[in-house]
Amino acid sequence: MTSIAILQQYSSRLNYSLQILFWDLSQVGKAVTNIKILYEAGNIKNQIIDGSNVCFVYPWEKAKESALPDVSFRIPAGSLVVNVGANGSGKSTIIKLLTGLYDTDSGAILVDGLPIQDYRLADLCQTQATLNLIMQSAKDGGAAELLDKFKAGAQMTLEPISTAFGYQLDDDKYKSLKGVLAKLEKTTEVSGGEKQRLVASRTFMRFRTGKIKLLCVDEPSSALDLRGEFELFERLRETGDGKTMIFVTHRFGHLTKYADVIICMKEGKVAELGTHKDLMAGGSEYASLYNVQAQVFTESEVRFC
Ligand SMILES: Nc1ncnc2c1ncn2[C@@H]1O[C@H](COP(=O)(O)OP(=O)(O)OP(=O)(O)O)[C@@H](O)[C@H]1O
Repeated sequence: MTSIAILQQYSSRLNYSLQILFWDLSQVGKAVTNIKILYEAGNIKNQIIDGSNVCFVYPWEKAKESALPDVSFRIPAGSLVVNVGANGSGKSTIIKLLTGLYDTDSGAILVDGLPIQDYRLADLCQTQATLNLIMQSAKDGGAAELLDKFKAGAQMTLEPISTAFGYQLDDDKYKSLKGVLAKLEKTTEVSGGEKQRLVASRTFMRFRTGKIKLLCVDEPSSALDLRGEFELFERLRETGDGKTMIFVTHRFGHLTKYADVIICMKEGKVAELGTHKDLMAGGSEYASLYNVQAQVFTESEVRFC
């Protein structure tokens, strides 16, 4: 089954190209050059990602300010990366550039040493999983659409439906997940957290194809209960198997604790880069965001004493 995520990506990219065409005809020459290179690009092997002096402005007339004025970062293959920062600091925009949804205005994003634009979108899609795009299609299409994806995915991975659905764990532990699927057969909507669980399972199913090298997730667990969130991250770490994983989150916890690299954004720029320990020691933006969350617990503990 053609992935809705791929279709969405093509449609957004087409939309974007049309915007560029009308916005600035001088860009046409560049677009033609890109098309020529697309057919020459090879498949993605390791997913070492280098962003250097990336600048991006949303192409709509009203969006005059840069969402990302000048961002540089390096993501080693196989690393767990967590992108944190205040609202509007550019976290989701980075994910959109990494998944090829938009092109940078200046600067470059290199994947395995080649500009990201040189890859065919289909190659990028095959090697990337983005929970948020699937979430969006589930939202647009409702529960029936999501169920179709599960059925198609189960066939694709050639796994018995019972194991594929439940993150491949024993049936009892993930009974609730199967319960949600059973619910989907009868209804047109399920809760936000239930949807997120299903989307996460679907992603684990895609892992079984062996082609996924990069997982980009914007707010993977915002609707999950705490146990669900813990299970999701444990499973991701276990099944990571050399995949590069990039998460955008506002929650400091399991993800930030185990991250190889935390990219802390502020006003469209990378304010800090490092592990939780490094950034806490720095005592700057990351530490201040972390302390706001931690303070809630510290204060209530004080009150109860
Ligand atoms: N589709 C869009 N069109 C125009 N401007 C946008 C669009 N999406 C985001 N922006 C702007 O780009 C900047 C960065 O937004 P982005 O969504 O990347 O931030 P974020 O860090 O993910 O925020 P949040 O934590 O609120 O999700 C913001 O100033 C935002 O207003």
